[in-house]
Amino acid sequence: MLGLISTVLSLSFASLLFGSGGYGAFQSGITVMLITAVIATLAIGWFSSHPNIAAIPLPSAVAMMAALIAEQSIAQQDIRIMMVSATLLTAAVMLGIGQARLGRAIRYLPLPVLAGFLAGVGWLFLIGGIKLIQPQLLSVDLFLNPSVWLVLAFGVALFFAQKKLGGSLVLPTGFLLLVFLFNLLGAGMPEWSQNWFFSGRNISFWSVQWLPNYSAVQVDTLTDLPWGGILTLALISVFSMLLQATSLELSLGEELDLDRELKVASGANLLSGLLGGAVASLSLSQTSLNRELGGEGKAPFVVAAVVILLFCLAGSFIWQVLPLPAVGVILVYQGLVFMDQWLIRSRSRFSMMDYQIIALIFAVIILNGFLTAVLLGTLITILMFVRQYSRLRVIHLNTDGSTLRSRVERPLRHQKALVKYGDRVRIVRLKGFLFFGTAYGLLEELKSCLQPPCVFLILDFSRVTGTDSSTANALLRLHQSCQQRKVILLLTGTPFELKRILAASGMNLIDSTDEGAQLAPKTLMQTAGLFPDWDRALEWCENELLSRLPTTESGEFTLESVLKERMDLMPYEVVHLVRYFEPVSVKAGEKFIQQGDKADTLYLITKGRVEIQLEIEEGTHRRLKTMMPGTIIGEVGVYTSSIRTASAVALVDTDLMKLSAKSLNDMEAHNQLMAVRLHRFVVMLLAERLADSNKVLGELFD
Ligand SMILES: Nc1ncnc2c1ncn2[C@@H]1O[C@@H]2COP(=O)(O)O[C@H]2[C@H]1O
Repeated sequence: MLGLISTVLSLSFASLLFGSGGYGAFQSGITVMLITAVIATLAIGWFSSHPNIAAIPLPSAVAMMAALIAEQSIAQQDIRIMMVSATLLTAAVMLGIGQARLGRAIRYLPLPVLAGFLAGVGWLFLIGGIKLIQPQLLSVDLFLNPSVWLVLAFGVALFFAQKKLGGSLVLPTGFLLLVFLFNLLGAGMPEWSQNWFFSGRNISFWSVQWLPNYSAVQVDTLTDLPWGGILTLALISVFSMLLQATSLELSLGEELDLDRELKVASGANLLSGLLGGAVASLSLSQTSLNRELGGEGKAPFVVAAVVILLFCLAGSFIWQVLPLPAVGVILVYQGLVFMDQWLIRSRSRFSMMDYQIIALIFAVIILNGFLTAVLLGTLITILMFVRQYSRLRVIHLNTDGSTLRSRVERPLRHQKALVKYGDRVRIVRLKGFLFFGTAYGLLEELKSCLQPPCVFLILDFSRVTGTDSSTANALLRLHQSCQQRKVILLLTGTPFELKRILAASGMNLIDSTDEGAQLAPKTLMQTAGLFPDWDRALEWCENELLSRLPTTESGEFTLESVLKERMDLMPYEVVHLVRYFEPVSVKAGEKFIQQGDKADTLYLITKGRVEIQLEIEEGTHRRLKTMMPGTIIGEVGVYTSSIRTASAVALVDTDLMKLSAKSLNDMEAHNQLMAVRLHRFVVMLLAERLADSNKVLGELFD
């Protein structure tokens, strides 16, 4: 059955391409089409990644080839050369895509564009079927020719019979019935059937010149071929094959190795191309048929190949009694199947907008031909991509400094001030790919953030995967708006390429990591500041904000003021507490807590700044926190009697009050109230640090 259907289809495809070229051309056309079918059935059936994959000459490639021949008026002798070129080029494209493991890329192609093409393929079949008996389509004869009506009527009848009855018998039985019927009709009404049959010449298979006449090929013939159209044919063939393969995956309920399928199909096409054949690929309908009939293993493919070969050898006796209208009916039927699937039944599967694209491409194929439709399809694909992508959010986080805080542990008074005035700092973290489709929307959204009270805008690029020149242009315009509104723009995690384009476009940039960089607000108002990460930029903004505050909110700290603020101690209690501590001073750059060391003291910072560093590997570390006066460090080691969990380095000359584990025990024994207050203070600090760590984790989990 596989062999019979392949033969009928190959026959109709050959008629479509060579039907108007006289008996000799038709005969060799049929032969190569059948040889293509044999090679594809055996090669793909044998080497496919799934044991039951059947193959035939690819209908969409045949239809496109017919369209190319009609649009470019290719001479009959060059059709074969064009077919070989298209088959070999398709083999090369398949191999290239398979080798580059890009088979899965089919998933990124917009389905409506492909559906439009496949509906168009249906139309080309329908027209091809009619052309077989009425070569001049645009004439009144079309309506007066009874054969045309007969072909259409039988085509529709066959289509509905297949729909109603289903199964694999309808097509071959219908075809045999039609051959019989048209022979009968032809004999009965000779005036109707003048050009239904080929003249009675009998060419044997062995004398058919089925290889193209390579010796007659000249450079001109090759350069004159419509290579743009041939390349399009190759690409559409690959898409159409991959589309069938993904549909097959659905119906088989198993994954196919698409890259391997491409390579196998490439091999089959290389072989059939060298023998003058057409493009072939795995076939959804033939594979489903094989499964319905219970075909297992390689045997069905061998039998099918033998059946096709038999037709190939005995063909010359059969072709003379073969009525062209019967073949035309098969083409009309095939066309209706495609149009039904992609134009009618797809209506419910696609959104209105997608369906309009299908209809548009279909209409352009009818009115203007395949090549225009390909251009339009490419354009629509690009536009759809841009539209889809520009809808993706590129803003990962848009918040202000009252909720997001830098990794600096500040005195309570500063923390309160930042909650109050933090809305002056806007932090926008971007993500994904920034390009012309997203740049404008982003610019508008960012501009709307520049309203008072915003004074600083931090733009973080650390999650951005790529940018283009439109993004740089949008940033230049954003910087202008910032200058007009007196907002300082800080860029963090900026990709090197973006920095380069911005600098080349005339944007002044100051890099905070450069030695001697002047990060004064006045200078930054004219330029933009570059920071390695958003945390450092936010720290700089917080420091700026705090330095602008009245001294009651920002002022200097003394040990007394800190202890009063954090532990609610009266001045005489402070004196009491301080007796348990011992003052120490550390110089800028000194590491006074070493990660991994045994711990026996904790420290209260009274002046200066300390960085807590997590040492990752030999010589490298990450900043966990920067500690300001009024906080305690080294408590983990003391309370758990274990080793230091991180290192502490003084960033500037720093004054500390040291409390040893022994003194803490003394305090617990002799001044319990004081000890309770100290413990409460430490618990509160730890709770704050835990909450901060959760925020960092939230970032990592995201
Ligand atoms: N994630 C963190 N956040 C804030 N402080 C920390 C963090 N990790 C460690 N520290 C401090 O750094 C100190 C290193 O020595 P300890 O482990 O004794 O006590 C530690 C804490 O005081």
